[in-house]
Amino acid sequence: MVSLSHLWAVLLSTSLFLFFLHKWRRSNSPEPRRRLPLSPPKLPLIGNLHQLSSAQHRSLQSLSHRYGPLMLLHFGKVLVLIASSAEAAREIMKNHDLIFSNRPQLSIASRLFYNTRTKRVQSYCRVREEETSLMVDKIRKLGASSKPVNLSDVMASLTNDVIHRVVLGKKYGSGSDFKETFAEFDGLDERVERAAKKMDRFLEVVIEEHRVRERREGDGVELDFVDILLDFQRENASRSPIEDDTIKAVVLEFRPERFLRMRIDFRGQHFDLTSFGAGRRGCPGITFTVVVDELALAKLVHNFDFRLPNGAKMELNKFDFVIDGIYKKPFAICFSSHISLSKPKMVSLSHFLVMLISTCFFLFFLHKWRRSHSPKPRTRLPPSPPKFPLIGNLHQLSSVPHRSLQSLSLRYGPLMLLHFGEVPVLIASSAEAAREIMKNQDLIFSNRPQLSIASRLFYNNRDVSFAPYGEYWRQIRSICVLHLLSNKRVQSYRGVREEETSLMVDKIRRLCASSKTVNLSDVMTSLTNDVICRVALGKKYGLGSDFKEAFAEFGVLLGILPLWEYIPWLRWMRRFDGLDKRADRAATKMDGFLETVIQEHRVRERREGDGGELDFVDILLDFQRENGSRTPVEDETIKAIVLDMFAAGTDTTYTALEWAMTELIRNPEIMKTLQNEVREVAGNKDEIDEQDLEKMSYLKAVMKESLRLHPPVPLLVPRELTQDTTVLGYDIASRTRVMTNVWAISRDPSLWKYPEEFRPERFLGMDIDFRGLHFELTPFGAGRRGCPGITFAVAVDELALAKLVHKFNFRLPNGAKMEELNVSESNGITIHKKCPLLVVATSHVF
Ligand code: HEM
Repeated sequence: MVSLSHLWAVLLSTSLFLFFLHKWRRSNSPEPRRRLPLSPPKLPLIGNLHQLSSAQHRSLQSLSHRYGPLMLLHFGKVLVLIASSAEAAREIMKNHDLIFSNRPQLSIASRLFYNTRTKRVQSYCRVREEETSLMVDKIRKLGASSKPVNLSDVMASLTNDVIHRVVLGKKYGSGSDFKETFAEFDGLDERVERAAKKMDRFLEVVIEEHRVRERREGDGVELDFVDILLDFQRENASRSPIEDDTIKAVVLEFRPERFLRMRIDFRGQHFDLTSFGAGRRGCPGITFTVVVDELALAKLVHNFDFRLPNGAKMELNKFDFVIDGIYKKPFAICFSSHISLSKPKMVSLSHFLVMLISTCFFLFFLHKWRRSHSPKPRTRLPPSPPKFPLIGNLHQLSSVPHRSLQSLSLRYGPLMLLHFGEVPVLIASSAEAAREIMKNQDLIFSNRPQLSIASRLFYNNRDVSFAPYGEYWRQIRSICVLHLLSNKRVQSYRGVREEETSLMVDKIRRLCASSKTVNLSDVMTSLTNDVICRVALGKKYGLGSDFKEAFAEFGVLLGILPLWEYIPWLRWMRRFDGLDKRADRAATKMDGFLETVIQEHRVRERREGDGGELDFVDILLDFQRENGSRTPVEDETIKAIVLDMFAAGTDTTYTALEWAMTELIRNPEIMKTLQNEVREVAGNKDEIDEQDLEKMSYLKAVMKESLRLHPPVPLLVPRELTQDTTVLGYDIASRTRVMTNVWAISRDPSLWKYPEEFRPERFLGMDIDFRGLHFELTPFGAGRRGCPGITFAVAVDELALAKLVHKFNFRLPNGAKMEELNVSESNGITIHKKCPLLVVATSHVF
């Protein structure tokens, strides 16, 4: 029975969980194809506001140095895109100008500036000349009395006066209602509201005065902006009515301080200089501004000489200078000093306490947030699909992960960072990324992650495949490459291959004779198993043997990916799921078997040069005896290596053969072409031998094409990065796991024509090979950790394939059509056919 309190607890925690899931989903819900610009780390609530100094453009510039020319910031909850390069500016103000153009009232501005741009601006020529002359007189008067001139003030009142006359019809100088109210506009909320009301009353009066005098276009007098707008209002009353409020808003737009800056070429054509913006929303007042500025500047430099005060050099303070001995206050201050501080208010105790507590809270959360969000500032991570808490991206992997990863890579790019639980996993899905990992930076990508079950099965990772990168791995890998899998050694097993493939043909022939359906998958599994058994152990251990049973359990255990391997806090499950015990039992059984094999080999003691063909155990024991002092090889190492040859060699070699036969049976035309080639090369011979294979170029093309479409290990064996690095411009942290999706690469339409089709012809006359030099085709991996068993595997597969198509014709049982052949894939590290390949074979009559 569940108590009421339990029920409540469950209900409450479920609701909490659902609430947070909902919140998380909402905040992590980018559309799948979205690739957001980089964002500097943000604080809760205020977003990136804390990163803006009072000179915003400067803080944004330094952020852009770190996060690139296009950044996505959050001003509180408002999303703000910051463009800091000419390219980005062109995108916004030219290429995508239309959709970036949202702001109202442009038609009125166009009436004021564009339609009659030069004419209208020209009409204010008198105003400009009068006002600039007044400015010169003012400076001259001050110069004569040797008083310091605040040049910024002088220029501000020039533009102020020009604009007032042009917009409102007369000047409103300092001390006027208009000027004072304007000064309040950059203040804080309540002050702005008060100022807005005051300004509204002022403009109301101005509009009424203009209405009374009613001056119109064509009256022959110089119209100010209010005249023009009222005229526009009257004329367009029925078509597009504009209200008094709109007129007031437009008038307010003309704030004098906008109009005194130096500009070079800025008319919106060159995106490296767009001081006025560009495109549809570019400033319509360029001409207006430029004529005032140019005239003012011309008069200033014409009438005065400039030098710095107290003989200072220009570099010391760019902003201070003297006109006729008069000190000038910095330009920069004039343009940013509109915020006037209100009088300090008395703070009550309760206010003080609230502020203190909220500051403490703020600092506490800031500290927490900083600790959890401490990426290095320059970190540029590869794109990641949205992930769930705890499980990361595990839910996005289907039972055939290479396919789900391929479709994710189509959305997120050739280099993605996923999280399998808490483990970061880099997924490479392009030839370029594969080259970076397995060639250019192979050394630091050569470690293997330590998987606990594999470690129990392979004597604590003393095999080649799972051994961590280091001296031990180097030694045993070189033993494998030089002594077990070298070309010469593989050649020495030719007899084994020829015998075993002939036995396979006999077996199928017997089944043909009794008109039985042939399970080709079984036949091919026992072929590769028997070849590797004879080569590694000296004799076959078939169905029912201790070895076969223990090995089957190995296969199952290696295919299990326990959740606790990826989610550390689930480690407690390890005690209950029984996996460790199961792995230990299988390892002990296998160890007992291998111990017996080694002892048998020790007794017969066959050595290099004895004349007989040596198996892997012979070779390794021989090596142990000869190199005992220099490179000691323990029995456990021998067992781990031999076991590895089975684990890495049997399934993969059989899978490659199975897919090749499957594709040939699905494509009768290609099967026919191959049979013709093989039968022609074989001629009158009853049995094909390995020498014949050299003349079968189509057979080799079939093998390559099959490995392209169906790489037996589609994600290769995972690797682990040993130090921080950068791949294709992205920063990858040390200890990140790495998977290369060779399945996706060898179906990449930018590399392969008709990538989904089985077309062996594509390899005829093409150099591309699978031996790790061409990164568009690497079913065996490449570099230091690349497969050392290529020659061995290809020798078995090519001979078996040639013999099969030489001796038999195949069709599907029960008259099934080729299209009905089930080609679904199994799961696991090695991907073979889910259902066995069943065929009806008939002996070819020569
Ligand atoms: C068609 C057959 C085969 C395929 C597709 C295949 C594929 C692979 C792949 C993809 C890797 C990992 C490469 C990497 O991480 O870059 C690998 C590693 C390995 N393969 Fe194969 N393999 C095949 C046959 C064999 C055979 C027949 C043997 C031995 C008899 C063998 C022994 C190994 C070993 C020992 C490694 C580990 C290398 C290391 O980590 O240093 N493979 N193989």
